[in-house]
Amino acid sequence: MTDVTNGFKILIVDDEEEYREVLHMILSEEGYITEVCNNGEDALKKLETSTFDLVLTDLMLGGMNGIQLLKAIKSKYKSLDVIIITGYGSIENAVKAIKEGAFTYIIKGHDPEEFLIEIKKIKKIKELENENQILKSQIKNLNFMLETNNSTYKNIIHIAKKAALSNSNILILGESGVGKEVLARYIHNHSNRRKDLFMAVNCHSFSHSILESELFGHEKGAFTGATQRRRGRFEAANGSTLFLDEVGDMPLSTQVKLLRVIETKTIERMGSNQTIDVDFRLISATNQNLNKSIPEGSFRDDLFYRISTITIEIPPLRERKEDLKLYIDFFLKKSQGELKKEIHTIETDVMNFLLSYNYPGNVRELKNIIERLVVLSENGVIRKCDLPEVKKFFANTLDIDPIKPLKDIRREIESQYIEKVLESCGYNISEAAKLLVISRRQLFNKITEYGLK
Ligand SMILES: Nc1ncnc2c1ncn2[C@@H]1O[C@H](COP(=O)(O)OP(=O)(O)OP(=O)(O)O)[C@@H](O)[C@H]1O
Repeated sequence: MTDVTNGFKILIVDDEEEYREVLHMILSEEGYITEVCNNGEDALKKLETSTFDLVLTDLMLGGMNGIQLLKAIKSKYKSLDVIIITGYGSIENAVKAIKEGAFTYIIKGHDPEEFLIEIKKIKKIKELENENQILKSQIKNLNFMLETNNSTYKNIIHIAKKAALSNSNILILGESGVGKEVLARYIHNHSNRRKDLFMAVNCHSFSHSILESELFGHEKGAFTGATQRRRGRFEAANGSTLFLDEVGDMPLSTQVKLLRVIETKTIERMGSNQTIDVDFRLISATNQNLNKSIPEGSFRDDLFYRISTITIEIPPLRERKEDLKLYIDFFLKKSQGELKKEIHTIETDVMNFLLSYNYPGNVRELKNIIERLVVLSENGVIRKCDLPEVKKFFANTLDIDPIKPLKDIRREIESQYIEKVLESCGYNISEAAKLLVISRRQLFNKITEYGLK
């Protein structure tokens, strides 16, 4: 027995016991893990509880036939390969099966070596797909920065990782730009559904009727302009993760329909009453205050309970300033790579600003500011003159009324400024002293003088 199969798992479906057992023997001999079923219905039940890499099915089965089984498999498990087994008499049907998505067909009684080669091909393709997937997710992960020094955010990542392994519906709350979609993608990338595409829908971007057709799909002629049948996002997210962004903006009538989909795990396309099974993991996000929307009647409480088995609230960036440095470094590196520009100097005022600003637009604003600074940089220098926010920021700091003696203003501003810089470094005195370009002792004296904690 060879051991090159790496646990490759095959489901054999055939109502002819003798042939089923022969296949089972040959494949086990090669080191494949096999399970057997004698009809399509049992095969589908098995697929619900176990994962397989390949299904080998006879075309002629009692009950549902091989093509019906193939269609059922392809509608639910897009990436699961199927090989059809056929006798000489039904090669035509086997060719049809390939049009329906079968990988290939094998003819009963032929040299087993032939189908072992086909299985090896599938195995190789799967391995390449896996490698590709890993590479892709690594590239995607380069786009995220989820390191943190903030205890709340650390806990969020911990919960997200645990939640990723379940199928629970997750609701992510937080101001615009805090990284709700980034976290949703992170959860998807850590889930068993990571091999399939993350499907995102922004409920705010579509008008009421378009949103429903986006989500549910429609049949040809369902409404004026529906010139073709179209699959919706619920169907497209089958086997994967559906991310409903801005769910708080969903119209009430669509909320009722979403609730039904979550409860029944089925949908009907617009203009059809045929029920279609859907299997997706739901992650929703909103920057609305649902605690207000529910009593006001603009968000259904039953839907809220359904979508929020696990709720994660991401704090605004101004409440996790200890992470600013990590974000700044990350976006600087990213922008330099994307824009093919190298930065070696950042003017002190710019850095002081970046570490003290409150970022009402959260991570999105920080990212945009840095990207702009890198675009405008000259000779590798990020300059204060390219940062309009700096002027406003320092002007606000100086906006003091009534007029006071210069020495008092100096003390006041110095004390406020030092406090801001300290806050931005999580009260790390060495780091703050470095940013302020004074010694640790000098900073320590100032802290004592101004009574800063
Ligand atoms: N941790 C992060 N690492 C890298 N980029 C991030 C991170 N968090 C946010 N961003 C960037 O900030 C921007 C906003 O992020 P995202 O869309 O996830 O926020 P959001 O909370 O979903 O915003 P909105 O409520 O407006 O949809 C994106 O460009 C994203 O790439």
